[in-house]
Amino acid sequence: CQTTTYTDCACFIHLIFYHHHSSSLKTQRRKRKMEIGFLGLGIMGKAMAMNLLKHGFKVTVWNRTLSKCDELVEHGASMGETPAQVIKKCKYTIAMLSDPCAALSVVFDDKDGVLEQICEGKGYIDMSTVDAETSLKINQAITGKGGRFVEGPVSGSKKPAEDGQLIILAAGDKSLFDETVPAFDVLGKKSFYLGQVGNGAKMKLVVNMVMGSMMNAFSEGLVLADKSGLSSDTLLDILDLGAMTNPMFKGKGPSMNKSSYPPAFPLKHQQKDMRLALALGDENAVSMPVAAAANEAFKKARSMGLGDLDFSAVIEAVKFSRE
Ligand SMILES: NC(=O)C1=CN([C@@H]2O[C@H](COP(=O)(O)OP(=O)(O)OC[C@H]3O[C@@H](n4cnc5c(N)ncnc54)[C@H](OP(=O)(O)O)[C@@H]3O)[C@@H](O)[C@H]2O)C=CC1
Ligand SMILES: O=CC(=O)O
Repeated sequence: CQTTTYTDCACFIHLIFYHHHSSSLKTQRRKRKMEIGFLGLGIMGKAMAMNLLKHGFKVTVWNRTLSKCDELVEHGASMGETPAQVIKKCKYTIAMLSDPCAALSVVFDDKDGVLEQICEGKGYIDMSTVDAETSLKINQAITGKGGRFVEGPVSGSKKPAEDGQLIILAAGDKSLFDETVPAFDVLGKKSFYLGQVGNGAKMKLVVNMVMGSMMNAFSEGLVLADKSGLSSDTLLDILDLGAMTNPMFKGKGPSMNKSSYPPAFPLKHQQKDMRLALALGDENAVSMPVAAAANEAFKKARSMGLGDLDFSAVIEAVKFSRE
């Protein structure tokens, strides 16, 4: 600005502002036009579909228990009566379902399943946590009918889903991935493209295997401190100041010390992930004794009826085994 006039500067600033404003208007328009189907409105799906709506996407939802669609409809979503209806209406459909069995049945069900309407020009994005084999089966069926497929499991829980701060671990059709980026940008803080179908599923299982093992070590530490006459709240302060500090210990520790486990990530899903990660370990001859022990603790917690609570309730299995 030192060598130019005030008018030059004002013009330049105006141009920058105009360019920025018009390109963000274009992005807004692209989002508004993008009609996204959403199958599965559990803890994660509800938060994710709500975020898409808030950011101007047109969203058509379906859930096995249809009444769970009501809240989304109140916020502007349309509703499909079946997965097939949603696929028929939308060019892109995201699924967020509990496990491999649910992911497969929504696609392959003889009547009203995804396959009934998937065809050339349509994209299916499954963000559920499943194993690579399940994802490959779905990919084969979708592409066999001319559609495109991306798997996109996410790391991050209920709160990151509400805040659009998930980490997306995508793999599969690159052109579909690129087209889905505006939606991924709303759902997450970072999207990884990991190559061929199966890599997203495997990466997610590795991440959750580490998380489940950490949660068990943490639970044992809290119980050990308490039973040794130490304050488990002080233990949290000490852990938080050192090299092991992390959002999971910080976020879950205080409620674990109060034996409170409101479900953000249901324990039954964490046990499913440990089971699938151990199977991946079997396939690759990777010895994982720590993960195997953690899986046993999650199984024990499930047998105690804790499957629908948060996965931090595994501490109850540690307490129980001492008694
Ligand atoms: N919660 C979390 O913190 C995270 C979860 N995940 C993964 O995301 C996925 C969803 O998790 P979350 O939302 O917590 O799970 P929920 O248990 O809250 O929701 C599960 C969803 O799957 C549906 N479902 C279950 N079985 C079937 C079936 N046979 N046919 C059709 N629909 C079915 C449920 O429908 P209905 O309402 O009718 O029961 C519901 O919409 C899981 O794979 C989980 O591992 C990944 C990252 C974080
Ligand atoms: O899959 C669970 C998560 O918190 O990530």
